[in-house]
Amino acid sequence: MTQDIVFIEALKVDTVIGVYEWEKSIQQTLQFDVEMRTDVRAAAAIDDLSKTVDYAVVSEDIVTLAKENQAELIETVAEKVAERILTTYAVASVKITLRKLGAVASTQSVGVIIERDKNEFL
Ligand SMILES: Nc1nc2c(c(=O)[nH]1)N=C([C@H](O)[C@@H](O)CO)CN2
Repeated sequence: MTQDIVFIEALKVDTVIGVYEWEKSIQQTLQFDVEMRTDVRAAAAIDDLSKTVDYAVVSEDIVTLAKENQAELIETVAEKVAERILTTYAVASVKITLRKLGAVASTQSVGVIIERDKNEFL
């Protein structure tokens, strides 16, 4: 399998997220780091964006998904983003680090890290 990665770092999205009642009427900030395993050699060979994964398009997709899905758990959001990426783009596997900023006192962030393969969604 290729070792190439297209990544997105520190993508911030304000959305409704949280388990508790008081969280359902406010916006909080989620921050995504996304690593997408994909072979970039074909794109590099002919210098063509259409032959690779467009990180700008994926970033927009994540923002839309995170705003539309007003989940309780950040795990739910991370899973939905992983599924979207693996079922929509030419990505063999994805690693998502999802941070919820300012959610817990005395921390910078809390969050989850998940890794998923395309095989899981075939
Ligand atoms: N593993 C998780 N733990 C907690 C979550 C979560 O989404 N995943 N969420 C909360 C609350 O919504 C918290 O952010 C508010 O203080 C608590 N634990």
